[in-house]
Amino acid sequence: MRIERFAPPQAKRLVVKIGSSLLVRPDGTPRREWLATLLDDVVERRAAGQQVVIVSSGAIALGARTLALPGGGRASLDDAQAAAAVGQIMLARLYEELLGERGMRAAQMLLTLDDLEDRRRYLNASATLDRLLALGAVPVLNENDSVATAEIRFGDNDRLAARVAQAAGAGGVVLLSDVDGLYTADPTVDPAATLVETVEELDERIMALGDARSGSGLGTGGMAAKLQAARIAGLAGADLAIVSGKIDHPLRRFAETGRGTVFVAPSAPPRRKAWLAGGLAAKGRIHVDEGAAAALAAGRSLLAAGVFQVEGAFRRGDVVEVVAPAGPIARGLVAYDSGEAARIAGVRNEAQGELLGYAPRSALVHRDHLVML
Ligand SMILES: Nc1ncnc2c1ncn2[C@@H]1O[C@H](COP(=O)(O)OP(=O)(O)O)[C@@H](O)[C@H]1O
Ligand SMILES: N[C@@H](CCC(=O)OP(=O)(O)O)C(=O)O
Repeated sequence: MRIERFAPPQAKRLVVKIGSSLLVRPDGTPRREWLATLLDDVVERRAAGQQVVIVSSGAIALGARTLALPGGGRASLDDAQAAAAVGQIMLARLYEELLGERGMRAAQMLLTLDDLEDRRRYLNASATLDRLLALGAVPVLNENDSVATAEIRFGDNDRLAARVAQAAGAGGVVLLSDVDGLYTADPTVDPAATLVETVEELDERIMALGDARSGSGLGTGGMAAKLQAARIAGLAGADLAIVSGKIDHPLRRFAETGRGTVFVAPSAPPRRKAWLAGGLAAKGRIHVDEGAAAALAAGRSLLAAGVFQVEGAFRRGDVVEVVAPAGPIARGLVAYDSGEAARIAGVRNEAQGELLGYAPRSALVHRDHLVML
């Protein structure tokens, strides 16, 4: 059954994402009473043995009103960062109060894209989530908008939620939205559009449904970000649902009615490979020839001999993208710094020692640290 995917034992952990437009009214005030009904649902789920991680938007929208900034605080990056700094404190207080009234501890974690892209920081965030959940706290996460710079930010919390699901090893993600699922066209534009109930395969046809328009005004993501989130969650073996948050008790209602779009995840790969595949920013690109591409497709490691160009500045252990003549094919953790990688590009293993000044490693990217896209 599709709804059971979002309950224990299938999903012992659930990530619930709350969009800006649900939490904040157009006039910039918080929808406190509605949030209280959602947190009642979280209490119910906890009692049923499910650990819940909340990813909450709303900081920019809340802060913009307090600072009287135009355009919901999104007129410039400076404005958004200032608005987020003010709004995040308000958001934290709201969660602390409402969870506290229900006998639960709110635990705030603010993450930037880099915190989840860098392997060491990712493992750190992952361990903190584990510990908080074991202690019975409810992690409330948001992007650290005040410090995230333009090029390296998620910008939308849909993809952040999917990445967090990987970090937390969650079995499911529920995106609470102003729309009750994915439609065959943007329902605000096309009244004939119909709800897509289940997506077994995220193909081009489905991804194209997110192209229409970007979002409700208060938020940033739109449907395109939700579809990308479904892809990232799927890579980690987490099912994802887009569900209406415009009603009270949205999680309870979803469990009762099943209304929404469910994206069924393919079977789960190991967590490290899921982290690699779901990454957004690689530190470098390694261009390989057809022979190397075929070897990778057959499950082998990437040897320097098949590399003809190394792009970008990276350190040993960073994530790099492997690019074949026809386009990107894999991502992996590289065994050399970019300077050394460039030096041994195109060179067979036997001849590398002389160029490096030490015995070469077995591969440029070992197959254990490599995932095909
Ligand atoms: N194919 C589609 N199906 C459903 N909604 C779509 C589609 N294409 C675009 N949209 C738009 O995406 C919006 C949801 O995105 P957004 O407002 O960012 O959500 P959130 O509530 O998470 O902030 C919907 O209100 C709708 O106008
Ligand atoms: N991190 C931002 C939210 C980003 C955002 O708007 O996301 P979304 O509501 O998913 O479109 C904030 O707290 O305002």
